[in-house]
Parts: sequence; C-alpha cells; structure tokens
Amino acid sequence: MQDKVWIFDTTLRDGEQALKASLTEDDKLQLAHAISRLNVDVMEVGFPVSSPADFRAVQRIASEVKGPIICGLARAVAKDIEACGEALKTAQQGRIHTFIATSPLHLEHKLRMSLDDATAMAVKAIKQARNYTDDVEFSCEDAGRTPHDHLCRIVEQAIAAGANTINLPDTVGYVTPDEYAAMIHHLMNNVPNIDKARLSVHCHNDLGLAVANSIAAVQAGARQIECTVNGIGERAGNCSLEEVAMIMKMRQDHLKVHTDIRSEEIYRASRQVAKICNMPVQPNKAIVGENAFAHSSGIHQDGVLKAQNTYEIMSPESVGVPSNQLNMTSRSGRHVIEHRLSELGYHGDDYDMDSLYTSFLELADQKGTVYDYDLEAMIYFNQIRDKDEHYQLQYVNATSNSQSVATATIGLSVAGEQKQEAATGNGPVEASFAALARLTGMDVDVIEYNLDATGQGASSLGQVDIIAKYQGRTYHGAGLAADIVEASVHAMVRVYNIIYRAQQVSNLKQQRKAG
Ligand SMILES: CC(=O)SCCNC(=O)CCNC(=O)[C@H](O)C(C)(C)COP(=O)(O)OP(=O)(O)OC[C@H]1O[C@@H](n2cnc3c(N)ncnc32)[C@H](O)[C@@H]1OP(=O)(O)O
Ligand SMILES: CC(C)C(=O)C(=O)O
Repeated sequence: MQDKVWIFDTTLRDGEQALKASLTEDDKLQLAHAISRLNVDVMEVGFPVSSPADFRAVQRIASEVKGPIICGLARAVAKDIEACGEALKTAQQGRIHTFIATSPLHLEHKLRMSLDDATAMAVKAIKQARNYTDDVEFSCEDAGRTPHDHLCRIVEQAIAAGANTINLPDTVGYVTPDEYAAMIHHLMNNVPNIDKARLSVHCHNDLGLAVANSIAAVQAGARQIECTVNGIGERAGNCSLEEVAMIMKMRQDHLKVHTDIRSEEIYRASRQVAKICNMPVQPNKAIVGENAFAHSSGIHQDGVLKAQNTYEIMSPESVGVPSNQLNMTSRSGRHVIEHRLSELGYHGDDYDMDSLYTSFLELADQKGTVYDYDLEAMIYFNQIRDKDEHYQLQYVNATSNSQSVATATIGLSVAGEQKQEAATGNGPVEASFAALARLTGMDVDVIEYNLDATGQGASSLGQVDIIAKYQGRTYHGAGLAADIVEASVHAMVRVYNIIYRAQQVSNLKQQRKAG
C-alpha cells in the first residue's frame, strides 16, 4: 500500500491574502464548493477573528460544504481561538489551526518575546482549541529560518498539548529542497512523540521553490501539503495544488505516495479561482496554463499526431482540459495541416499541398496564427489559383494617407515576362487597378466591389469579390489576403485572366472560321 499525502487547500485563506480586495462571503462559498469537488482532505477557509464578514464566510462554509475538514486560522491568542471555534461549530468535521512564529528574527523583532514565551502561548492556545475540536493543527511560523533544535522543543510541547498536525512552514520561501528535507528528517528523528502527529508543510514561492520544497518534504516523510489552486498566495504565492497533485499522480512509480485529488476537476477549479479572484493564470503555467497542452511547432505536432505521449506526459483530459491544441503557425509543418483539414472534411485530392503550404506560410508569417476558417478559405483559393495563368501577380506596393493621392506599384508576370507599373488614384485600390490597367493594356470597368472579412476580429482575412465589365461582357474575380489591397489586386488579376482566356477562345473560333 502506498502512503497517502493529505492535501490541505488554503486558497480561501493564504490564497486570499494575495488579492487586492478580500473575497465576499458568496465568492468564498462558491469557491469552497469548487475546491471541495477536487476532494481535498482539508480546506482552510478563513481567519474568523479578522472581520465579521470572514467570520460569517467560515460559518456558512462550515455548515454548507460537506466532505473536506473545514479549517480556520487563529493566532495563539484566546479571542482568535474563540472566534475560530465558534465559526466552525456547525462543521461536520472542523479543524482549528493555530500558529506562532519561532524564528529568532520574528521572535525578536515582530513578537518581541522569547522562544519559551512563544511556546507557552502556543501550548495555551492548543489546549483552548481542543475544547472546541479534537482536530488541532499547530504551525511554527517561519520554521524554515528556525534552528532545528528550537523547532524540536516547541513541537514536542505542542504535540503534548494536543496538536495532532504539526506544520513546518517555509513562510518566506527561503530554504532549498535539501535543507527542507533535512529539517523534516531532524524532527522525525529527534522529537520523541512525533508519531502522534501528522507532519505538514506549507511553502511559499519567493524563490520559485514552493513545489520542489513540498515534494522534497514528502520524500523526507511529511504527509500533508498545504497549497492553493493556481498557487496564489501572499507575495509570490504558495505551493500550487495542481502541480503537487499531478506530480504525485504522474510519479507514483518514483515517489510511492498518492493523494485523493480528483484530478479531472483541476481545470474547472483553476478557471473559477482565476475568475472570482481576478488573478489570471499565466499562459505557460504548468497543468492549467493556456499553453500547458498546446503544441505550435511542426516537429512536436507531427510527434503528438503519431503518438500523444511523445510530447505530453499526461493527457489533457486527466486534468479536465477538454483536449490538446495544435496551433497552426509558421513553425507548423504539412502533417498538422493535413490532419486539421481531414478533421474539417477535406481529402488529399481536394487541394495541392505544396501550393497550399506556400500560401499557409505566407499567411502565418503575416498573421501569427492560422485558424480553421483561414484554412478553409485557402482551400477555396487554392482550387482557383492563378498557377499557370497568363497574368501572375508578383507584388503590390501601395501607399496612402489622408492628405495626398495614393500611389501603387505592381509587379506582374505577363506570359512569363516580368513587368512593373506605377499609378496614382483616390485610394490604394484605385491606384492599384490603374497600374494593372497599364500593365494589361485593358480598361476594365469595375461595376461591383465587395469586401468581406473571413475570420474573426482584426486578424481576419480580407476577401474581395469584383464584378467587372469589358467589351460588353461581365466577369467575376475573387481574392483573399491578410492585406485588403492585395486581396483586391488578386481579384482583379483573376478578372484579367478570365478575360484573357475568353479572348483566346474567341480568337481560336475566328481562326477556325477563317481557316
Ligand atoms: C504567515 C501568515 O500568513 S499568518 C496569517 C496572516 N493573515 C493575516 O494577518 C490576515 C488576518 N489578520 C487580521 O485581520 C489582523 O491582522 C488581526 C485581526 C489578526 C490582528 O489585527 P491587530 O490586532 O490590529 O494587529 P496587527 O495585525 O496590526 O498586528 C499583529 C499583532 O498580532 C501579534 N501576532 C502576530 N502573530 C501572532 C501569533 N501567531 N500569535 C499571537 N500574536 C501574534 C503581533 O505581534 C501583533 O501584536 P502587537 O499588537 O502586540 O504588536
Ligand atoms: C500560518 C502559516 C501556516 C502561514 O501561512 C505561513 O507560515 O506562511
């Protein structure tokens, strides 16, 4: 049997200390339900003496949320313990968590007392707490900077007074994993009654070591981790619940411990905490960040399509993320495009991959991400591409501003010969059309011009449809590009090619007649 590590969630207490405004009673209740769905063992939900609203929040959660042990925090002060005990009265299982600082720095400058005085206060507070509940946790605040023998002294007395969980916080995120593990070992080997209590750790992230330190402590024998959803908490935050839970799930083979966390609830809880606490999650955050299951480079995408575990050590579904994401960027390759298109219902013979991929890269370089709707539009234009046409657009360079006429220079290949012309106009589209007229020698009359956005938002592609008249006949041309002037020129070049082909057909007919 593998050992169980208890998960003590403190999102609603230490996590809340990170917020610019405290959570309301209703916010706390809603989050308490979300966190309890994770199946945490203990949920620390407030500091009841702190304010009437926090007292009521703890009270409501205690009576309404069933499942985890509901815990409140209290200084080693009689009125704090009393408030905590009262607030937790209706809990199915309530825990009072009391603490006092033990490091020389905190004792001298903050509490202005000796270790013996602090120990006496702790003992008194624990005994008072035991009058309310059998479940009492004691924390040596700033244990990370407390000499080990001092910790042993106070912890021994705390257990003797009735504390059944002993928490050794690295309050300021100062220690390294080996130091933290050594501290746990020292206590386990030197406090005579240590087996009467569960050893707990509570790590802050000031040096980015909160998760590493918590895991090192578990490897040394600690069996409770205090943590928060998304790692929110005072200053740089606390140990992140989702990270430690998934480390213990994914590396059970190595760590030989487990938790009871329902990992499929992680993503949902993370989103709720981010939203209600107004603390967005950084995209590259492990487990719950937007990019945690996103692949953007061709080699990785190809690997994941062939076997998901080539680049994913856990499945997105295992943490409640609906699926992974294959972002299509200019670092993507042909495999992912083919895969995406097949999901959209296209087959290999619907498009020419080489020319589609060229258009894809051009667009991706301009836009960043290429979306499904871009791909669909590209397929359409890929099918009507001017590949072997008489007129082929080389480039468009148009400039315009609000004070002078627009100018456009166009490079066009005409039957394989490179040509260039410039012209002016009221706007860049008109100037471009005038340059095209010079290049082709045909004066086409544009009778309808429609511009549509294909896609969403400012990164949409411009799709231009033109109806033009030439020598009594009407022609249609369409163009698509990130730049709307370029889309217009593509549409017009298409019109010229159709006119050219029509002329060829009619010349042929005349020759036949004459012949
Ligand atoms: C490491 C942690 O995260 S601990 C939790 C931190 N969370 C909070 O502080 C949020 C809730 N806190 C509060 O609402 C308020 O600070 C209260 C109600 C607890 C106290 O408010 P006030 O009485 O106005 O005191 P204030 O916060 O300014 O100062 C703290 C006092 O508690 C004392 N104190 C600090 N920790 C403890 C402790 N564990 N046990 C006993 N006394 C303590 C300090 O020495 C100081 O005492 P002093 O007034 O004799 O100098
Ligand atoms: C009260 C204790 C557990 C704490 O929050 C800390 O030391 O950071």
